[in-house]
Amino acid sequence: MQKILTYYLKPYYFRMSIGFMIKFVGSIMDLCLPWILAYMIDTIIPIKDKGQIYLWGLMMIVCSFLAVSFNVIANRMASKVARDTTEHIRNDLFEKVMYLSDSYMDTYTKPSIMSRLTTDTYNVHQMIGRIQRLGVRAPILLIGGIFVTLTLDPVLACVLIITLPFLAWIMIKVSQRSIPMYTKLQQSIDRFVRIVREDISGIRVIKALSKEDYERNRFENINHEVVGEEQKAGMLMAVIDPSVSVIMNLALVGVLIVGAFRVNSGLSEVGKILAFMTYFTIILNAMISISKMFVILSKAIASANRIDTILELEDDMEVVEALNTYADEQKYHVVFENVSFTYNKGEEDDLKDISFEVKQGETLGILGGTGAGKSTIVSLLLRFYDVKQGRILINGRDIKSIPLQELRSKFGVVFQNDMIFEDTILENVNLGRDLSEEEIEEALLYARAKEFVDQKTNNLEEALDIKGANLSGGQKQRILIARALAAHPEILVLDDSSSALDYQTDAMLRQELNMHFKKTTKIIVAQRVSSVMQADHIIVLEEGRMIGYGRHEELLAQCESYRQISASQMGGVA
Ligand SMILES: Nc1ncnc2c1ncn2[C@@H]1O[C@H](COP(=O)(O)OP(=O)(O)OP(=O)(O)O)[C@@H](O)[C@H]1O
Repeated sequence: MQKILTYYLKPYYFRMSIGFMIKFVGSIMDLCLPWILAYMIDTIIPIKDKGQIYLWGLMMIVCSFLAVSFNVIANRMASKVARDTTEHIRNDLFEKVMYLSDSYMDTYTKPSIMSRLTTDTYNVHQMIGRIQRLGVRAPILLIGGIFVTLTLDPVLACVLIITLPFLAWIMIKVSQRSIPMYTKLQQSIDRFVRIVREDISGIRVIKALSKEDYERNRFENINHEVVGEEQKAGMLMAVIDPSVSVIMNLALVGVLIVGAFRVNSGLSEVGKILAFMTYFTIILNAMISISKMFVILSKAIASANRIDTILELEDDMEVVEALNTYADEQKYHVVFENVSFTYNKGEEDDLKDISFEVKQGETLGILGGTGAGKSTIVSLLLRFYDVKQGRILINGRDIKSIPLQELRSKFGVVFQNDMIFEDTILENVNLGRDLSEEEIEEALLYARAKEFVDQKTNNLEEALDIKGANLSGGQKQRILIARALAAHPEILVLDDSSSALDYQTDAMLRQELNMHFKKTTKIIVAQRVSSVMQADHIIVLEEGRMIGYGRHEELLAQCESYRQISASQMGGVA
């Protein structure tokens, strides 16, 4: 919350001050109206001076006009500040998320980060707007109303003032309980978003496995949980409005009784009592506005704190300047030196003591069963996570000493289940890198995607559906491979990306890579021996450990597991 007040709102302090002043004048105008009415009833009308009546009537019209116009101007200024500030917060949050390490992503979870970017920023937007619109007006109407009523009739005003401590007590108590409630509600919304996301993206598999009822139950449960949390918070907040109304109406009854006695005994006048009633309504509305502000504030403080948590995260992927380059290792392009890593700190290693060296232009194949640690090697190489032990070198430089952008610009990568964006084929391959159309056409050709792109469409401007829904699995993968190849990367990583390609296309792709990407170091993660058998080095992984390292023939001779996989997949060829 503090960051939003001290950093994001700071550039708008001046604009907000002007807005507050305009709001102040508008509110004062509102406060003048009942006073003028009382003056006219008690002083002007009894003397029957028409000129004075017109003059004060005109004053009332002018005051009403100014009150409305100033309020509209101030509200517009407030909306602009709220819009601009929220835009700034969203941009910063998005940028932070883009550079967030995968360990933070794992900790905070994607659905939670999504709802911080959406619901939480919306709540903060509401708060900034509402505070400016009502934050000045309501207190001025409240304090000003009390002040004017004191000048009109101090005894009656005291009846009103007695109620204020009760009202303040209710609001403080309610907000003390409501902020943790709204934090909990947001956490339920995070889980809700996660389940909706999973169900919508996995709708086909849910249908295929007839899991609709199971998923409906899961959805109903989380929906019920969100509604329950909302209800709890709503019930608490619902206490405020009626309590304020009851207390204020009781005070009003008190004012009426005391007022009637005072008019009867000549201590007050009818006009004053009338004005008093109007001020009473103004004060009541101001109190209700303040109570509504509390509801919004409670939500927004919880949301602002969640946003702050992400914005304040320290960079856990620092670039270490002082690391040496290792001259003797410069002859290798990529080196893993006794690398160990664990996702869940303190528990068993997910990768243990991995070492290999690959020269520029060579191909490294990584083979292993499900969960063996193949993708983890890729994640470490791209520095999505930092190694626990050992080091990773590129051209003799520890990757921790290479700025992240520079490091990642060396790579062309296709991950498992990679993303096709709802955009043209051209932009899906280009991905904002200003590549020429020739480069893109060439990449499509190498990735064996050109034939189907030409068949399907006549130009690269054809739009693809979100997640490539209008493409087959193999077509998607070819577009993704074209994306990885298009910039002629220094290091190409294909993480299980040929699994949806038929054997012939897979073989042709490897041929293209050997012919046109001689200087590119290729790292091919695969479950199929045929995808890696021609590699210069093959790592065989099992439960995070290297159980084999060498060329295809060497592994056939030395590694029992490799021999078995090879035999089971390729029969006589092995
Ligand atoms: N983000 C994560 N948090 C915690 N554990 C993880 C995470 N990602 C992977 N793991 C664990 O690390 C181990 C290695 O996973 P990895 O994804 O590297 O396997 P893989 O060989 O690529 O498997 P597959 O071929 O099925 O994709 C597995 O036990 C997996 O459960």
